[in-house]
Amino acid sequence: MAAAEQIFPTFPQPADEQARLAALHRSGAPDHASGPDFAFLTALAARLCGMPYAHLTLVDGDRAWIRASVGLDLDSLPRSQSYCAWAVLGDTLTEVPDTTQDARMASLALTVGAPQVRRYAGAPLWTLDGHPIGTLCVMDSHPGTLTPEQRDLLAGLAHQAMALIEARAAERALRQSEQRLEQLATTDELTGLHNRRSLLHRLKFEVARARRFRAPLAAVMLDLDHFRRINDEHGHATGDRVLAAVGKLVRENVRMIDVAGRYGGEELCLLLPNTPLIGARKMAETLRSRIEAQVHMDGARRVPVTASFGVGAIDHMAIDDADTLLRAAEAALYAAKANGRNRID
Ligand SMILES: Nc1nc2c(ncn2[C@@H]2O[C@H](COP(=O)(O)OP(=O)(O)OP(=O)(O)O)[C@@H](O)[C@H]2O)c(=O)[nH]1
Repeated sequence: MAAAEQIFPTFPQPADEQARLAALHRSGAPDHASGPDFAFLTALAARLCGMPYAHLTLVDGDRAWIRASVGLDLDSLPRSQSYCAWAVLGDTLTEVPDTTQDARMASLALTVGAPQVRRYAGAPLWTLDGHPIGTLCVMDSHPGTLTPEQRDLLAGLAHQAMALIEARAAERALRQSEQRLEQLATTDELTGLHNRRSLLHRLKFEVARARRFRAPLAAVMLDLDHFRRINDEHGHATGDRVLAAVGKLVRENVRMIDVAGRYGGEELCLLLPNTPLIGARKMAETLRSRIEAQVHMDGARRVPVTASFGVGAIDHMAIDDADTLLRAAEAALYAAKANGRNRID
């Protein structure tokens, strides 16, 4: 084990440690505070302070993550071995002119062993809500002090690093909420499948793709049998639970590139790209038997559920379109209903 990895039993903790850690993780900095922009700010800190070593450090629960470094290539240190663990305690920049003369730092591994750090200065990275999540720090193997101008520049660079962290966090939050909105706009809440609008949108796209690449495309229409009776006998809430469970089953049984959506009330539709009619029938048969085997309960009573299927496919050599495909699958579904239900036509 390297000297820097020896675990010391304690490290200093600020009074607001839990809130500080929450702020660190809220900022997302451990995931995104790295790359050329942070490397540049860290290199600038070393250059302006005239020091050979610089780190951008995030002080986490028991480790200090080094996200950008100059001269001293480390990924992380135990928090107990990090000078920055002390720097996040201070309100302002922490400067130690000679680490061997400082009780907090004299016995740390980087002081005792290579590169024998003697001088340390760390400017806290303050979140907007006032928590120091790490530092931009510089180090040297010789004792000494920064000029007032260098102290200002180091604090200014730490401020810039933090502004960059906040900007990236805001960008990520925006992306996440855009994804969430997109999901809400395209997903049917009850079944978790594409809603009708999204399904029809994808249908146009898949038909265009099938025609462009002369690939087969199949559609499977699925309608739960005697669903009105299920609602009437067991109540609408049970009907909803059945629909949700069937939706989940469908989601779990389609391939990544397949598109499964809620076409109408208890009618679902699957678009199967690159799948000829025979493959779509096999897929429908798998779903049919799994839906029949799925167990639904209304209290102590079992609710038997089956579904009928209609399968259609477009012939990519002909000029079939989306309507033709849906009409073929719907006609086959009516046939399955007329022919006794719980079957595929
Ligand atoms: N619980 C619940 N029921 C729904 C929902 N959407 C549609 N339904 C019900 O589904 C039933 C559909 O009835 P029908 O079109 O007569 O068809 P069916 O009873 O399934 O009969 P077949 O399709 O001929 O086997 C109606 O009672 C609708 O109210 C829903 O979101 N939740």
